[in-house]
Amino acid sequence: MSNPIVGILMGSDSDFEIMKESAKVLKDFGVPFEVVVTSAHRTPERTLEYAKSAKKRGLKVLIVGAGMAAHLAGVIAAKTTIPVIGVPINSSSLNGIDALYSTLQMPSGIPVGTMAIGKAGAKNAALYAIQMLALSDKDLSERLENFRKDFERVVVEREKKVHEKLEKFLNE
Ligand SMILES: Nc1c(C(=O)O)ncn1[C@@H]1O[C@H](COP(=O)(O)O)[C@@H](O)[C@H]1O
Repeated sequence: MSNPIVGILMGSDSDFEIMKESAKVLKDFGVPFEVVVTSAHRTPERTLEYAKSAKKRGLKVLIVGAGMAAHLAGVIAAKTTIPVIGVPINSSSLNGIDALYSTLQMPSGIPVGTMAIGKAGAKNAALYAIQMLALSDKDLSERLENFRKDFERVVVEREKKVHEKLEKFLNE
């Protein structure tokens, strides 16, 4: 793969099952990415080093997933001006509400664009990154338009299925 322009970060390898969804979307769109496991709590120096060097290394957007007291996205955002997209992970007994609040509730000045909890959030994080990158990439922008058209077709198909099921149910 050519030089990564998106970084997918996770606080622990236990976040992989969620964060792999971001990787899948980026791969499908042909966007080069790298995957890093690092923790603001457990490996603070490594985390800061990554954030400080990300821009110089050519990265354009960072997707950061973490669960529990999810400080990773905020700490990364504190050390770079690259947009940071946060994905709260449902890895705790609070089902991700803890991670949602700690990712979302950033003090003013250092934003983290926060997605939904879990897999839907990880997928949307990649799509959101792609939307940002597509502003200055015509090919990517076209792929995004096609994706939206395909998505519309999927929804229309789903509606058809609902109509069939309803018909069956009403005639039982
Ligand atoms: N929230 C953070 C940070 C951080 O914010 O720096 N580092 C790890 N974690 C999270 O702890 C959870 C449990 O991790 P373990 O499964 O390794 O115990 C994971 O969801 C991880 O993202």
